[in-house]
Amino acid sequence: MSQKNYNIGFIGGGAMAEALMAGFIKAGLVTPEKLIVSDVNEHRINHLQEKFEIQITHDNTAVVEGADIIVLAVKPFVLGNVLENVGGKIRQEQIVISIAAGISTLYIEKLLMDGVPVVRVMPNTPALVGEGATAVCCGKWAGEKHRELALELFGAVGRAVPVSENLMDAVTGLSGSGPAYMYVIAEALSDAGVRMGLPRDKAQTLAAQTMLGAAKMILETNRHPGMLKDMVTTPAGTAIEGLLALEEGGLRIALGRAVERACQRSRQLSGQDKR
Ligand SMILES: NC(=O)C1=CN([C@@H]2O[C@H](COP(=O)(O)OP(=O)(O)OC[C@H]3O[C@@H](n4cnc5c(N)ncnc54)[C@H](OP(=O)(O)O)[C@@H]3O)[C@@H](O)[C@H]2O)C=CC1
Ligand SMILES: O=C(O)[C@@H]1CCC=N1
Repeated sequence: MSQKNYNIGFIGGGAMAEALMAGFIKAGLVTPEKLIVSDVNEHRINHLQEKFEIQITHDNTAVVEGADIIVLAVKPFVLGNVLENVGGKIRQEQIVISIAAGISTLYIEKLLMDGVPVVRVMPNTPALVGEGATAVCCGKWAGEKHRELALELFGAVGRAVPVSENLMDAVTGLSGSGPAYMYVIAEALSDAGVRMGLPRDKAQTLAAQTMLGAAKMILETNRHPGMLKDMVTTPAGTAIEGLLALEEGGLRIALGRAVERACQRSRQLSGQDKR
């Protein structure tokens, strides 16, 4: 069944919810009148209403009652409270999609009635421009059709892959948090261009387009990044000099640590009781 027929409700209208709403509307998955968002923050819901002309409310119950797909998009530490209040009202024919970092499907299921399907996903903010990266896993009441629905939904705003739940913290460290690392790299590259004399706007365009182009090369040629790197490095040329400097600076170690630390933080966020 196409997800175009569904009413989609968000509990929590923050940065990630906004990116997803924008992406879903842009992809034609949902029309604004079929979207509803609840948030405790007056400023946020007014902003979302003005931007998308969607339904807004302060009342999480209104989302739970009106939506076929309920996206849990609050911070991990408030999710328990939210579900203690409204979880019991969610019905088996609905589907719960949680985007909360670190929170297991088991923890969510304990706050819902038996039989309510729960899908846990880890998206990222480039969903806003249709280039999100999302991993999807299912709880015990969610079947293949729920997994397919989530893959279709998030696949429409980028690429979506199924993973087993024990890998979700790793996904959170890599692609969930990854846009932040990429922005730092883009900023550093732009700064480096400015240092070598380029105007800021041109340096930023060249840096971002280089990242986009390199990413597309990996995805569209399906070749190993090392092989693509070799295509850039002329013997005794410029790129091999730049690569030496990156190794001196420990870029690979820094990225390895970044993913490791974010993954560990995702595990911590849940706490033992939420796993
Ligand atoms: N940002 C990202 O790149 C990604 C985030 N995520 C996950 O998405 C979730 C949301 O993150 P993000 O959008 O960054 O966070 P935000 O803080 O931007 O958004 C959360 C929103 O929920 C509101 N809120 C707080 N309590 C309630 C409540 N009881 N009922 C309804 N709304 C409430 C908050 O209001 P107030 O600020 O006033 O408290 C805020 O507007 C998190 O669980 C995070 O782990 C997943 C992938 C990527
Ligand atoms: O920083 C965070 O906790 C969220 C989850 C993944 C990306 N941002």
